[in-house]
Order: sequence, then C-alpha cells, then structure tokens
Amino acid sequence: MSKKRKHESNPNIIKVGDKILSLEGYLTKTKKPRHDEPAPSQDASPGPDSAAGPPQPAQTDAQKPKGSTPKPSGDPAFFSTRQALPIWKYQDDIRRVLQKTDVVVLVGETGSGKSTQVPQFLYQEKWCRRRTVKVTNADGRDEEVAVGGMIAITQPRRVAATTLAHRVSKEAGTPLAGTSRGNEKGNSGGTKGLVGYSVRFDHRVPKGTRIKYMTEGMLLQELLRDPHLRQYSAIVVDEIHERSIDVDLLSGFLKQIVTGDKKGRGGVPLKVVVMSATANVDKIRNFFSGADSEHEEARTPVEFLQIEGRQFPVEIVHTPKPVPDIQEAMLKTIFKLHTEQPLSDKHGKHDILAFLTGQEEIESAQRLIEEYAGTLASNVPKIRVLPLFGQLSMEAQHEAFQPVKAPFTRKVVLATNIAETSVTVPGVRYVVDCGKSKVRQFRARLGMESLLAKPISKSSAIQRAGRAGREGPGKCYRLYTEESYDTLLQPTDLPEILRTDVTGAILTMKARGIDDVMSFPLMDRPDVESVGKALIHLHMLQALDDKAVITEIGRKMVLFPVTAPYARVLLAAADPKHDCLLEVIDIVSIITSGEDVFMQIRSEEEGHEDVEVLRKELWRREGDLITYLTTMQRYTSENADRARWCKERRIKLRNMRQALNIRKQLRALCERHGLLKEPAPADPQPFVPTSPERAEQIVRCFLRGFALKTALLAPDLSYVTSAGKHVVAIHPSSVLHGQKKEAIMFLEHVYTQKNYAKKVSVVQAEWVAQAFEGTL
Ligand SMILES: Nc1ncnc2c1ncn2[C@@H]1O[C@H](COP(=O)(O)OP(=O)(O)OP(=O)(O)O)[C@@H](O)[C@H]1O
Repeated sequence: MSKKRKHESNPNIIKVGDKILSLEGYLTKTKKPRHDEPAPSQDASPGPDSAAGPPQPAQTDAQKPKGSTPKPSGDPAFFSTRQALPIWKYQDDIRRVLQKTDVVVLVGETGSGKSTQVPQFLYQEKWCRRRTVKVTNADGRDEEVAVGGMIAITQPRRVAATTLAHRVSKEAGTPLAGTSRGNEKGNSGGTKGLVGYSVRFDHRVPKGTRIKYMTEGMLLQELLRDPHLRQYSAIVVDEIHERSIDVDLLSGFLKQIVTGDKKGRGGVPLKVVVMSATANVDKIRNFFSGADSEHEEARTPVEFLQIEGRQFPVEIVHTPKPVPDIQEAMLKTIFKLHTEQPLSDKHGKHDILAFLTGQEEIESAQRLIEEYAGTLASNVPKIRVLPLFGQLSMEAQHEAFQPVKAPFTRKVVLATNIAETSVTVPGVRYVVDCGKSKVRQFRARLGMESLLAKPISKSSAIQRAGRAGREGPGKCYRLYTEESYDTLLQPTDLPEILRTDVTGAILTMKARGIDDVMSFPLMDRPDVESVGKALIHLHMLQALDDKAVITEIGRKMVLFPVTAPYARVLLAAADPKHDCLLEVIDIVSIITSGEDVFMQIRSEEEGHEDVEVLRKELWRREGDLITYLTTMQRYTSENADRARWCKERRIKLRNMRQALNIRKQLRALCERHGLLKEPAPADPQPFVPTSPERAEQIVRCFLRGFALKTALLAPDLSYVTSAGKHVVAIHPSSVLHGQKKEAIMFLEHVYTQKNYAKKVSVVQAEWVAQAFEGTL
C-alpha cells in the first residue's frame, strides 16, 4: 500500500507537511509510571525524604503546621482554591518567623502556593507599615523620609511577574493597580489597587500598591536610584534556584542591606524571603547567614521553612526508546493526545503545553500543527496553537494565558523555557517536554558567546512537569528515556554567572559604587579570566576609565535595558559627530525583536523567486545592519497593508510589530535622558534610501560597541577575528554571504558545523584599528 493510501485508511498514520507520521506505539506508558519526583538537590545529594540524606536543617517550631487555618481575605470566589494550597496551613508560621527574623529561606514544591500566597500573608503585618524616620543625608543633614509599606516579589521573567500580578489582584479582590501603562516612577494613574507590577517597558504601580511583582532586573534598576530600597518593607526573591546573573547580583545587594547598619533606612530592617523549589538550599542559606564568612559582622540569623506537599500529582511518561527526530516525536505526541484525550473533566480543560527550544522551532511546529488541524474531521475537536517565547510582545505572550473561547477547541501552547517556572498556564493538563533548551554560553578564552540547544537539567525537567498539575492531576510526556533522565541530565543548571559574559553584571556593580568587584558578596564567583575580560571590554566601551572607575558614559549605559555593547552604540549615535540615533534605534529594535526577522526560503518552495526579487529591494551592500534599517523604513512607510507587505517578502510580521514596540520605548527613553532633543516624526514617513555616507556613520557607531566582533580577510581568503584570531565564516542568512571584503563586523556568532558570523557589516580595516585605539 502506498504511504498516502495507508495514511487515508489508518487513523494512526497522518500526513503533516512533507512528513508521514505513524502514531502507532505513541504515548505508551513506561512499565512503572513514575510520579513527579521531589526536586533534586543542588549538590545531587539525596533529598529530604531519603533515609541516607544529609542532616536536615534543624526543625523549627515554625515547620510544624498548626491545625488552625485562618479565614482568608480577598475575593470569596477564590477562598476554597486558596485554602486547598499546601502553603495555606503554614501561614501563621510564616508570619511568626518573620516577626522574629529578617531573613527566611522558604522551600516548597512547585504549585504549593509560594508565589501567589506569601505576599498576601504578609502585607498586613505590623512591620510592613510605612513609617516616617530620620536619616542623615550624604551631606550630613538630617531629613525625614518614608520607609517601607510595600512588598516586592521578584521573578526571573516578565511573563511570570505580570501573570502573577493579574492572578493575585483577582484573588485579593482588588483591580490590578493602574489601568494604563505608566512610566518607571509608577505614575500610571488609574484605579487604586493592592497589587501592581513592574517589568521592562511596562509598569502598573500607582500610589497605594502594597504588593509589587517585578523582574529581578527592574529591582536592580531601582537599586541604582534607591540603594536602601526605602519603598519596601520586604523583598521576596522567588525562584532563586534559577540562579540568573540578576538574582545573584540582587542577593549580593540584599545581603549588604540586611547585614549593614540600616542607617539609610532610619534603622528599619528590610525583611528578605528567599523562595526556592529546590530542596537543598544550604548554599543559599549559608550565603545569607554569613555562616561561611570569617567576619562576625557579616553574620545574620536566617530561618528555614519547608512547605510539604503539592496540590495535584503529575504522572511522568518517558519514551521507551531514544527519539531520532524530536520535532517528529513532539508532533506525534501532540496529535495522539489531541485525538485520544477528552477536552475537559471536572477539574477543567485538558490543554497541552509543549516545551521547545526556541522561536524558530516553535514557529515551524506551529505551521505543521495548524496544517494538520486543518485536515481534522468535523467530529474531532479543533486546535488553537499559541506560541510563547521571550521576544514576543507582552500582549502576544498573554494570549497564551487566556482560555480559548471557541467551542470544541483545544489550546496547544508551544513555549520555550520561559513557561518553565512560576507560571500557571490556565487549562494545561498535559506537558510535552523535548528535554532541551537554548543556553547562552560564554567562552572567555575565545571572547565569544554562543547560543546552543543543550539537554536541560533534572531541576528544569521537574519544573516543566509541574506545569501540568496546577489545576488538576496532570501528565508529562518526556521525549527522552527514563535512563537518559537518570544518567545524562545534570541535577541543576550551572549558575548563569559561571557560564555567560559578566560584562553587564560588572557594569551594574560599578554603577552602584562597588569598586572592588571581586569582594562583592556572590554565591558563586566568576573566574578571574572572565572578570578580567569583562573589565577590558568595559574599558574599550569607555564605560570605565584607566583606573577601572565608572565614567559618565558608563553611568548612562546602565540606563538602557539592552546589553552593554548596544547601549554604547546608542550613545555613540546620539553624539553630534554621528547624529544617527533614530536609525540606530530602528536597527537595534529589529535585532532585539526576536530571532531572525527574515524567514528562511527554501528553493523548492513555490514562488520563492518572487520573494527573492522583493527581498533584494531591501538588500544593501553595506551589509545586514543597513538592510535591517531599510526593512524598518520600508515597513513603516507602508501605508496600505503591512501584513501583506511582510507576507510577500516572507518577513516575520510578529517581529516587526514587536520591533515597533521596542522602537517606541527606546525613543521615549532617549527623550527622557536627553539623547533625543525632539520627538521623532510620526509614521508613515516617505521612504528615502539611506545615503552611503550616512550608512558609514551608522556602521561606525556599531563599531564602537562591537570592535571585539570584527574579522579581517586573511591571504587565504578566510576571515580571522581581530580578538582571538579565530576563523569565522559569514552565515548563509547574511546578505554578505559568500563575499570577500577587507574586514567585517558581526554582532553574533553561532557554532554549528562551522564558526559562523551573523548580522554582518562591511567595515574598513582602518576603522577596526581606530576602534581598538579609541580614536574612531
Ligand atoms: N494565573 C493563574 N491562573 C489560574 N490559576 C493560577 C494562576 N496562578 C496561580 N494559580 C493557581 O495557584 C496555584 C499556586 O501557584 P503559585 O504560583 O503560588 O505556586 P508556587 O508554589 O509559587 O509554584 P512555582 O514554584 O511553580 O511558581 C497554582 O497551582 C494554580 O492552581
């Protein structure tokens, strides 16, 4: 029987795109289905339930749950759900411990209710009231200031901060603070509410907010303005086990505040609650308590609380054999679940959340699933696919959290690891985990950073599985074998500070007045080589002077929510010598809007010649950066149908919309900090091609930020990097692919079969020399 005929007669064989997939044998359970296991410890030692485990932290009275469960405040519609959370019966203990101690480490399994309930337990505490106190100014004068009143809960990601704020404001029965987006100072106006949030480019924190969800990065920004965190009575550091650079820096600053003299807060202590889903938090505990420090003054009492239990079980199903093609296995699992499992039960919907590695993989899977969904018989439920990745606009990210309104339809959310921790995607009862994620890794010796798909850690796998058991019992299908889980996956991920470029982290420390970065309190210290490279890099960017002291340029750089090199490029473009800030903002906006804005065109695709002709109109000989600029300018000058304009050129509309969003925010920031003297002209503006002279100025500005990412043409016609002397090839996605120029600048690298340069521009060897000498 031909494949096609077989497909037609056998419901277990389906055709998607050019693939014929057999669903036979899919979703077969492993012999002993294992339930979601406890989180692995950071040092891979046995967990708390293990008889052979390490000595557990001394049980405090607070660890024994009391029988009484106080009446909740807030919206009665949520009472029973909240009371059913494992953390509910610990609330008195949490309050009691914090009345006595300033620092508490709280461990609870995913779904126990930490992120949503802890701030609600605490905000009415006596110590959480706003007080007026006397402090002595830097110039020696006494003044009265207000201290406290608010609790901040930090999250590693924007989507977690905003969705938690929405949820908690509903539970508390008060509208989300502010009805419109405000500025960073929180003057968003609107309705007064208990809960607010603050994430990059989006703030809803009017006066009166008591509970504020925010990203770690936003709190770091606030620390630059208010080193004593005077607005807050408590900081709840959530998901500390993720160990982002930002949370490590934040922990260092918090430790300094809690062990310091508190004079800047008029003697009012700052309470710190550190929360983790990882069982072994000895390192974190010792760090805050100073138990590992020789200095008596660095010690502070730290209490420990463990919340036992989780709300719903999650059954784990591994593949019996390794899968040769992850995308195929992913599609098969989703299709099989869709066709065989009910749409809902008494707990609610049965939606699917699948974890993939990145935007590219998500978009390709979305296309294939939608194509498949279009072929379903009318008696099979429909599918609504929703992507969820970091570079999507907040509006698009929030769509994945809405229930699907259409009847007889299942939601399938395709996410990167941004949906891994903290979030509850309503409706989800099945998780499909591909077992990988893209990880940024810095090789200090080469001075290069790469983004590669790597196996996740056990801790991540458990977090992913946990997303299936938030509203009812769930199932997690892992597209890897149980043996791989047991033997190949590391217990936890390496902290980000040990694997990525620390340039931004060091600049933040310097901007906060920390001169000796090596003595700053950190849970893990990057090696001297990485710190040395970062200092040299910051010096090249003119963010530090010869004595490694932060410069005016460095201080301005930290005001921008982009990496240090991009911040430097923006400042260079604002310099009257170059005067091309609007153009540079356009380019930076496109680059930071997501993965490549141009879709790949395959030569066998129908109509690919027409697409290529239209695309060539955007191409510029100066390289990818000026091509991006032309793309943005043509797109914004398009008055009729921007969606069609993108479709005809196979340009990602989603990226372009997000780029416009970023452009608006960057323009506003530049205006606020005096870099843009007058507002940018409104769209649409007629398209005027950028002159070669202006293009040169723009490329030179980028060279101020990216001199280390340049390569010169060697006699054998290969490109050799100026720093490190490594061979790089121009990536096939670049408009300069295959061309030989005297010198190139590239903004990114990828390592696949070769060491590839991406986002490439033509430069002159002389400019590169000038950039290194600081005379450009
Ligand atoms: N946006 C939401 N929509 C619906 N239910 C939610 C939402 N947020 C939280 N919940 C409910 O509250 C429960 C507890 O969530 P919470 O985030 O407080 O747990 P957690 O212990 O912090 O878990 P994690 O460590 O995974 O973040 C969830 O399991 C879910 O039932």
